[in-house]
Amino acid sequence: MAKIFIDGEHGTTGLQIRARLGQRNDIELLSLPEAERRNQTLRADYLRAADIAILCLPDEAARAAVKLAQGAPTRIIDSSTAHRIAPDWVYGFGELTKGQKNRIASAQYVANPGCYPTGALALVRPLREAGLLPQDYPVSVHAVSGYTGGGKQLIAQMENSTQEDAIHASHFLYGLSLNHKHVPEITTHGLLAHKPVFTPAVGRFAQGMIVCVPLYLRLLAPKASLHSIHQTLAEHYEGQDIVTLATLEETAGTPRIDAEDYAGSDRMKLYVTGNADAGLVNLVAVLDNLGKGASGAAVQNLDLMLGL
Ligand SMILES: NC(=O)C1=CN([C@@H]2O[C@H](COP(=O)(O)OP(=O)(O)OC[C@H]3O[C@@H](n4cnc5c(N)ncnc54)[C@H](OP(=O)(O)O)[C@@H]3O)[C@@H](O)[C@H]2O)C=CC1
Ligand SMILES: CC(=O)N[C@@H](CCC(=O)OP(=O)(O)O)C(=O)O
Repeated sequence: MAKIFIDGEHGTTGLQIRARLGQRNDIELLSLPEAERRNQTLRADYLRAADIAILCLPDEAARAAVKLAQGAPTRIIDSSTAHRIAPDWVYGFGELTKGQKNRIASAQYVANPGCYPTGALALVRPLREAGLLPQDYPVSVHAVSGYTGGGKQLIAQMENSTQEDAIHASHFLYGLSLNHKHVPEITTHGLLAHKPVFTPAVGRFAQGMIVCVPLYLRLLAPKASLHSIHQTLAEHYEGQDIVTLATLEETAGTPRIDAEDYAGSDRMKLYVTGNADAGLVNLVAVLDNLGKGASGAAVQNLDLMLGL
């Protein structure tokens, strides 16, 4: 049986992966008690003994964990931002492009995507590959996330109103200098010539997320229309069960989209919304920041690496 070690098992993402793997009898989980979570000697032993280690750590700690495992045959899934555009790592978004699931299945090092990029890339990459979205299009990405996206620290700030740095807002914008840590992976894996304007926000709900990519039809390829955009995405996701696309008819009958629609799920739903007469489009992805945006994607990648 494959030995799996979750380094950072007691954090937000780690706990969710643990919950997903806890029931399974086809793998052996190597687990450290919470009090030993920062014990480097024990972690190094487990990192080297595991067949696959899943890192649920801050970026610096993830880089250090990879060094601790070096020389051992351990395969690694890193949920942090540290390796998402590193050339020797495979980007762990199975639905990104043709052959990506096979690349993940045979990789030693897999970088799990960020939650916002999962939504943005699901919408942008197929349109880039089809030539509908020009490489130099001025892309913008507007998104709102549940507050668990900020890990233990933000959860405490949102849930404990008495602590000194408590946040009282119901909805707030951040990343105002437009250099959020997810911009490089959206640019690189979105095959974009320029950085997108990425404006993230947090809402007072624990899990869930909406990612929007607005587009002007007049700035797209001449053949672009709501229908051709929808058709391109439909062909890209045909036969997929984790990422699905609403039909244009369903979208036309949808008065609002709730950020919590996919909370508690590992799936993601895409919508092509807009106004053909005005030449305006808004592409929308709905997911759980901790599901397809983090822990669900890590387990999907683990299964691919296990050949399941
Ligand atoms: N939350 C989310 O929605 C998403 C998170 N991610 C990424 O997943 C990773 C984990 O994030 P998240 O679970 O939210 O964060 P948390 O802060 O909730 O958990 C991090 C865990 O790592 C432990 N840790 C921190 N530093 C070290 C270290 N040097 N050695 C060993 N253990 C350490 C922490 O222990 P301690 O309690 O002692 O600090 C904690 O248990 C991050 O890289 C994050 O960016 C990715 C996608 C979405
Ligand atoms: C709401 C919130 O704070 N979200 C996090 C990103 C969550 C995520 O995807 O994390 P990683 O890229 O670190 O893996 C943030 O903006 O920093």
